[in-house]
Amino acid sequence: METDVGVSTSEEANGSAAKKKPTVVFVLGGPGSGKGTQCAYIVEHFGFTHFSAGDLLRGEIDSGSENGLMIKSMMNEGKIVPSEVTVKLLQKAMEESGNEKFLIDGFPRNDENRAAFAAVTGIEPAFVLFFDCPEEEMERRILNRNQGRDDDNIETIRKRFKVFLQSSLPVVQYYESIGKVHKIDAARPVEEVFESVKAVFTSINEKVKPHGRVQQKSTLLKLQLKWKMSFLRNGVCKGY
Ligand SMILES: Nc1ncnc2c1ncn2[C@@H]1O[C@H](COP(=O)(O)OP(=O)(O)OP(=O)(O)O)[C@@H](O)[C@H]1O
Ligand SMILES: O=c1ccn([C@@H]2O[C@H](COP(=O)(O)O)[C@@H](O)[C@H]2O)c(=O)[nH]1
Ligand SMILES: [Mg+2]
Repeated sequence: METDVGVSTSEEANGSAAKKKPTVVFVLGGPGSGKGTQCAYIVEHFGFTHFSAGDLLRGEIDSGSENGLMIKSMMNEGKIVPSEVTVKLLQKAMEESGNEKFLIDGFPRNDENRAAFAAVTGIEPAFVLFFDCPEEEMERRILNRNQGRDDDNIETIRKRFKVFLQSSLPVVQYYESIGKVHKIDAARPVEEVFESVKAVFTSINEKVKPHGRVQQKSTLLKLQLKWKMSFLRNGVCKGY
């Protein structure tokens, strides 16, 4: 398993022990573009924990929580559940996971989601994976999915596509404007799509690992210690 992608490591101002902020990758794309499928492969190869915002919301419905009915009716209409609810679920899931690297799939879905996540968690994504797929292909995939999802019917699917174009694509465009998007052609077979995904994660690992700040810093500290030791040894020997 290849791991790492420790891109959001930050150090405290006084230069003491490095304090790690979680690394978050947002995985975006239209309904049925293959986000969940590819996330499962990324988890296997790169040690991330995967949270699908939609799955967390479905979990809320199943748990009989007080928000369950509201979430259910919004999902059946393909609407976006209030940020407060989704961000809280994501934050709790991340805190309880014990990991520091997360794939957040199907979120943020609108600009308000994006701003709320940043404000509440203080986390900006390391980057965004965007699965680009034509609508006809996404529709075909969802209609063949057979996972018993209430919203996988043609009427709700069309509503989800509309919301995706109106509210979610602008989020992708925002991240594109600040250079954070890796766009993947998702209309190919699963294995081919994953080859492209793998290349993104591998190239980020390579950028961070061999010459990353943390490694440079520890090398520098080791050198300083070596110089000090040698100075002390020489100083003592020469009677300074
Ligand atoms: N590259 C692919 N080629 C063909 N079928 C695929 C591909 N990727 C995923 N699928 C299939 O398409 C369906 C939708 O995939 P998946 O659930 O991963 O999409 P999603 O983006 O998570 O959808 P949603 O937004 O609705 O949760 C699944 O049945 C999956 O097996
Ligand atoms: O951040 C989110 C994620 C999802 N929803 C609602 O859930 C459904 C299904 O989402 P999937 O990603 O396809 O599992 C979506 O249509 C929304 O109604 C949400 O509101 N906010
Ligand atoms: Mg999914």
